[in-house]
Amino acid sequence: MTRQELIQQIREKRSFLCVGLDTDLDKIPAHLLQTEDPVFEFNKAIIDATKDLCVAYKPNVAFYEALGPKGWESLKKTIDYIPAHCLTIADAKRGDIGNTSTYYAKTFFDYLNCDAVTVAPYMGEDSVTPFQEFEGKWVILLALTSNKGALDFQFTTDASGEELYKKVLKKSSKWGSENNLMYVVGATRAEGIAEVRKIVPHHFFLVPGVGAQGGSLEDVAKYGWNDDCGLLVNASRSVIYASNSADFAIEARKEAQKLQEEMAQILTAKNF
Ligand SMILES: O=C(O)c1cc(=O)[nH]c(=O)n1[C@@H]1O[C@H](COP(=O)(O)O)[C@@H](O)[C@H]1O
Repeated sequence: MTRQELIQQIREKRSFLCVGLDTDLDKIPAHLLQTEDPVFEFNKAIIDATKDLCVAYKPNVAFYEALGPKGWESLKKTIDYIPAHCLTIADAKRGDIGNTSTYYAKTFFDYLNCDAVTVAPYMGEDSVTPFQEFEGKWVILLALTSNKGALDFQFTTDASGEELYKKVLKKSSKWGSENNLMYVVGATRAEGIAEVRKIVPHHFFLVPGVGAQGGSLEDVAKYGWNDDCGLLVNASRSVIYASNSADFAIEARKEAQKLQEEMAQILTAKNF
């Protein structure tokens, strides 16, 4: 999916929601465990219930890899099931020496046919650019993460007082363009979002941390907005585990709808 197509979806659906498919066998309704592929059955129901309310899905690969070959099968079926009008993001946080990154890229872009993959920047340029050689695909680079451990490295400063995450942004923004590179910026760091926006005014941000981690959608929009919206806000647990009974898809839809309605108001207020 191109940037223009993504922007068009945001306009039409009045939403910049990404539903996170962090599908956990211990949390899904018991009746699904009797089916042949409970993870896929759960995801299928969630996708059917939310596809008109969101513009992206983000399966977190950890939840699938932990199940071995069966998990990979569930992941592939899930990605194949996501409609073409939604961006598919493999949340894999990969990155390695160049030739290895190429094979990670082949896994997520060729084999799984995802639109985007999350990548860790720690190993530098040659670990990231192999992902960018895939036409029409996206790298989503970790910039300012939502977790407590973000303080360990991302905010450390050099002699000039500049934080590490700012250096990562300045350097990495030259490796790609706003047409094939996005950044992960946590919703739990509202003021940080404004700092990131100053450095990369045009890129899209993938913003996790709304919902279960307590980030505010209003603040994300206040600090992260750009002329093209520039935001994909992810919610995983608060949407997909809204209920663990037979009504789970209905309740997931209600949670997704609350977020979508709040997003629609923001889009209208911004004349988008
Ligand atoms: O890359 C990510 O998506 C990510 C980065 C980050 O800084 N924080 C973060 O929570 N995530 C992911 O976003 C999702 C958040 O899930 P919920 O907290 O349940 O909405 C999980 O899949 C996390 O792995």
